[in-house]
Amino acid sequence: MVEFDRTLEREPAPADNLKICVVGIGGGGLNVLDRISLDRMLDATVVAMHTDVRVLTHSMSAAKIQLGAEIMRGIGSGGDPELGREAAIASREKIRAVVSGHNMVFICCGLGGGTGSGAAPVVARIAKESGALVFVFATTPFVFEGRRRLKQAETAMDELQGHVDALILFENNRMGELVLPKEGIQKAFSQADQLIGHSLRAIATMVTQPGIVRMGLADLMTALNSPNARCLFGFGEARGANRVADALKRSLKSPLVNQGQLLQNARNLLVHVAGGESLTLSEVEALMKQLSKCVPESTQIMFGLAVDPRMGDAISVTLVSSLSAQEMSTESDAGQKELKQPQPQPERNENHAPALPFETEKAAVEAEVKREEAPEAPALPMAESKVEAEVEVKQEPAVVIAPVAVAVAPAPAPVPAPVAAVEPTPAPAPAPAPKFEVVTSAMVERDLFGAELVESVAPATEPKPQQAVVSTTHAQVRITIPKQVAEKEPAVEEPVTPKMEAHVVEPPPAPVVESQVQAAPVVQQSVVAPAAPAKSIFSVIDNADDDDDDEEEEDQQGHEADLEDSDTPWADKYAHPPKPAAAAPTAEGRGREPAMASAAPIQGAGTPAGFKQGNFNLNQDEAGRFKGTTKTIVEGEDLDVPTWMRLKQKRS
Ligand SMILES: Nc1nc2c(ncn2[C@@H]2O[C@H](COP(=O)(O)OP(=O)(O)OP(=O)(O)O)[C@@H](O)[C@H]2O)c(=O)[nH]1
Repeated sequence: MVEFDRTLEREPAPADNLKICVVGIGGGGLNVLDRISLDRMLDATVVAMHTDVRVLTHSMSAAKIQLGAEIMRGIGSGGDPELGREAAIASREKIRAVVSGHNMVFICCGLGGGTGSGAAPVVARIAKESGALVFVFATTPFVFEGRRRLKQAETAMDELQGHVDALILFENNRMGELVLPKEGIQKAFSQADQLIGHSLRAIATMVTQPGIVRMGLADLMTALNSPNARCLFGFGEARGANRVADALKRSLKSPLVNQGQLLQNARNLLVHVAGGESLTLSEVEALMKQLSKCVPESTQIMFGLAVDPRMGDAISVTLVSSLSAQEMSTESDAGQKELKQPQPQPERNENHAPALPFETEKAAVEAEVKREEAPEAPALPMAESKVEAEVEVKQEPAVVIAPVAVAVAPAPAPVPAPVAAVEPTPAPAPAPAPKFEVVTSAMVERDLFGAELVESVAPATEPKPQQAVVSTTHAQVRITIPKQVAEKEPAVEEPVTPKMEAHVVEPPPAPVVESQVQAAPVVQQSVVAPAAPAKSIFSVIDNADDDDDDEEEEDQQGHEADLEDSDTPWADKYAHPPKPAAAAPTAEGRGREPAMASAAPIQGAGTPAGFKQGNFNLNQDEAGRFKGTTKTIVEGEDLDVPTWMRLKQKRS
């Protein structure tokens, strides 16, 4: 019988108490460190190191080391790796104190500058001397940063190779594909930092997390151990019904594996699958079956599996491999060429994308197709394979949309088809719409600036029937309103009423006016009226009263002939003129009231006080200039009867 003491303490497995230290060096390194801290990716000691004290101050890390404080005086290395190296050597004791006691040291830096390129090899050497496994996660410069930086980065890589267990390189150029071209450079850097952070966490998780199928450090070393190795790294995470297919697709779309093409020459491939408690064996089986189609048979696949309840219903897939720099550049070029050529879609799917033959994935793709098609792509007659490709593109906009689209779009679709599909969508109606828009804007302008801008609206909007009315007005306006105004208000302003015109026209009715006025005779009548006042009978009487005797006689003689045949009612009326008082209430009389009112008081007012009118004496000797003439008035004659009437009565 075998006895087993349950209380016996066993020595814990090495991975259970692994201590990890993450060191960020230089500007790029500190940015990655901040990203890791922000995302709370890792349970580790985090230390920031920089020669530039200002950048160091802004780091989120709790532990900070100012490299070469005395020789650099807080100023950065200015892109000189030699200064960065000297600064790190000057601070070597501080560095040693921080990294010692850790089993794994992850160093993050951007190569090409001064501090990262110069200090990282020194820190790596110190960490290695302390007995830790050392992984360096480093970026290589963008091509546009210039040859000098690239050269400095290569030199640093050579120096690092001798002191690290794995050098995991992230090409900034390739990571630019993580974001759309229109997105800012900040976004590009941020995405790159996030990817580095993910890979760092994935590797740490792989070797530290207890798993059903345990991934050992030895496995990791094997996967990463290529001469002058460049890391191939892919990471994908997904939830939901198609989480296996989605997570695998995302890991293969990582720019660091170049859409999976770089895996074609990988000798070792480390695959780590992690999921919550709902992760099933069939899911893992399906995933590995599909993945095996993306790598050659000769590739050694190292598999790790971990179940972590904290992941919920998520599944993550991590791919790690390595190629030599030469293999990487060759494969990369070949891959780029393939992407640039209009590549037949099925071939791409077959080789690299785990989409179609995989049953669960196929279902996922179909579901996605339905989702994507519903609102926006109503009538595009694309082949099924094309639709699938399209879906792949839309699914993850952040990851390499452009290359995939370039590869897919030109290939099988006949050019006229999409055009035909698109043409029907714009309805014929839009054609007049722009005109309305123009009118609308003009009307708005009219609101702001008045009638001047209405002119532009008028031709489009005015209905024809109104034009007749407008034209009459128009004629009047031209005459009376100053020229520039008349030109600016040609046709629209119906509200410019005839009444207004009448007031304006009043002063000088020029000949032109008369011709124009014909168009609106009524209006002009009222306008001209004051110039042709109707003669009142009272005015005639007044005039007759004012005449002296000579004029009276002339009148008498002048009218005699006329009166011969004047038997008209007018004559009767004239013979019996109405009393002035009776005329006052009439319409015409009202118009003359001021004159009447003034006439009445004149008689009394102009008469001197005490004046007494004398009687007319027919017998007087002195008869003025009438002396010696025949008297026409005889005794007893009614003097109220005018002379010409008295004469007429005498003749008859
Ligand atoms: N992905 C990524 N790369 C970065 C970032 N910052 C800088 N880099 C890259 O890293 C290289 C080195 O830049 P820094 O890290 O700022 O330089 P340094 O190591 O601090 O050196 P000095 O500033 O010269 O002292 C650059 O040429 C970039 O290619 C970043 O935030 N993300």
